[in-house]
Amino acid sequence: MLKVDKVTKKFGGVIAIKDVSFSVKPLEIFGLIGPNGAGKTTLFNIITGVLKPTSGHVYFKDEEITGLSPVDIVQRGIARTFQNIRLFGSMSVLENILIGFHNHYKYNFFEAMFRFPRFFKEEKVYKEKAYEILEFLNIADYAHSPATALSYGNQRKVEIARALATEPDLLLLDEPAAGMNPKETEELAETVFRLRSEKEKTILFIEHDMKFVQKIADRVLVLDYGKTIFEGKPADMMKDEKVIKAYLGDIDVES
Ligand SMILES: Nc1ncnc2c1ncn2[C@@H]1O[C@H](COP(=O)(O)OP(=O)(O)OP(=O)(O)O)[C@@H](O)[C@H]1O
Repeated sequence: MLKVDKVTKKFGGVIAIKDVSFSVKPLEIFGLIGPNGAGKTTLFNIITGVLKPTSGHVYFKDEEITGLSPVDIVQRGIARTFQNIRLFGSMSVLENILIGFHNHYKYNFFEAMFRFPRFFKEEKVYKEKAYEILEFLNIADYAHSPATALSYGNQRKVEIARALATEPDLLLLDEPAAGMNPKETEELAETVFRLRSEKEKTILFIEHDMKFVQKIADRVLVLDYGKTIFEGKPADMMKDEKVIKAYLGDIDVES
């Protein structure tokens, strides 16, 4: 599904990513792990077209996507959420989701402006689809509430909903459990499993919560100073000496 091949990213003299390669299989739940500054967000930005790699290649569904624009990459089927929630606070939950459909809208500006019949027809379809996503995530009751009035856990769900509205095959989640209480984290894990089993999504995620990582990831890649230090099953990662030395030794793995 996704192949990152020998990717390097330099910012001036700083090497943020060094010769990193890995592949994510269809329907896999794959974790990107590592200490702050290891290069995880840089890698997400390269995959989603926000940054161009200094060298190396990215392939999605066997086609090269290296250096394509973020819009092109969304249209090919990759969507993401952000480490810091980026909702439009004054808009309702439903409106936030409708923005996600923007890429798929068939009507043009003049049709929308004069509200030609096609506009109304399509808007109805997208509203129905948005409700379906909100119901899937158990937040349909909040459709008309301002996004920022929701609890932290539910705002994260709205972010996921907006990403789902672009109808991706691969979903990138940047620290989805950050700031969540144990109950919200538990529910998030169930949501991720349902995204795979019911919506056939492949998931690549960044996370520091090791309990969550061990629960949901099929495989993980651990980065340290931009280099891969481990790739494999989460249970093996927890016992790996390099990972313990670079990362796990400093964090509370039970948290
Ligand atoms: N736009 C930039 N310009 C210069 N240096 C950058 C830029 N973006 C990232 N870096 C550097 O690249 C390295 C990797 O940063 P990155 O944000 O990818 O790490 P991370 O693993 O996502 O960390 P965190 O867990 O804190 O989000 C760091 O040394 C960072 O300072």
